[in-house]
Amino acid sequence: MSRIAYFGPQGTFTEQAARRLAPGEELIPAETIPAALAAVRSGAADAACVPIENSVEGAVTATLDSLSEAEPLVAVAEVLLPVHFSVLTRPGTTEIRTVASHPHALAQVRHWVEANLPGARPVATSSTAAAAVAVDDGEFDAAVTAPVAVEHYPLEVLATEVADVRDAKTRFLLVRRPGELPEPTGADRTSIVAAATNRTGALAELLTELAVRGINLTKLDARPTRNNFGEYRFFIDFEGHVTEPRIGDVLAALRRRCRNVRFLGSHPRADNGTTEIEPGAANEDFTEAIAWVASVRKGAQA
Ligand SMILES: O=C(O)C(=O)C[C@]1(C(=O)O)C=C[C@@H](O)C=C1
Repeated sequence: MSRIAYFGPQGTFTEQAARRLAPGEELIPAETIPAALAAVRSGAADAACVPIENSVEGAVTATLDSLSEAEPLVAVAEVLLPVHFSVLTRPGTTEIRTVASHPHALAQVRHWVEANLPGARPVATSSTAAAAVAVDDGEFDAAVTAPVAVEHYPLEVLATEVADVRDAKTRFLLVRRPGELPEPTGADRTSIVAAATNRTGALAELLTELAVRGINLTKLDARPTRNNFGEYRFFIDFEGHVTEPRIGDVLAALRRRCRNVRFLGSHPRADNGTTEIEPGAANEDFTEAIAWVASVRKGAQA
């Protein structure tokens, strides 16, 4: 049985994602996202499940930063979960002065809290389930949690299906130490983090390398390198799998152009998206073109 670290404690959205991505495996809660990834790096866990992107609040920056630091890790699978919240209180609570949750969750229920719990002060906790623990301990009055949290903590449900934006989703990754890659499926996503040189047009050039090969970008985030003010790392996701000639070609180009490129994985997409191939950008086009150059070099073609 594999050991899967996840961003916990019990009852987070990430625990649900881990159950979907690694059914039947042993799940080990970690208090923070960096701690879940550190458990994989140290060998204490075989893989980790972490959130990467929410449709309302965008990138989960703790995950991006942890993936770009220390020993490399690669994503081997992903899952998209619908996100709506329950609001939990201690039995007998009559007045709600504080509402606790993960900052991403608080941002997704701001209007609901203003309308239904006027005057309640939002308080950030490390995760949605950590908010449930804190409410149980008497630290805060209400917790905004994943619907499953009520099964783990002795709290009462004040409201369910709470969400300012309907149909919100969060994407989660299963991350391992580098090793065997998942097989290409024809509907894959490749992720990298690139440190571009600090000069005019550097980011535009990186994106052009993708565009001229007809490769569709699916996400772009910038995070500061933290060393020099104004210096950024770019987290770039695009359609395709590293084993495909067209993807190998763009990775080689990015490697040439950037100060540093870290491969963050190629795995099947969970959004049922199909991969768009522009004319002249199919794998066969790349293979044929490379073969043509080889024949020119041998003098077989004028
Ligand atoms: O705190 C949790 O339950 C998490 O799994 C984290 C997280 C996030 O990072 O966005 C996951 C989904 C929701 O959007 C709110 C919080």
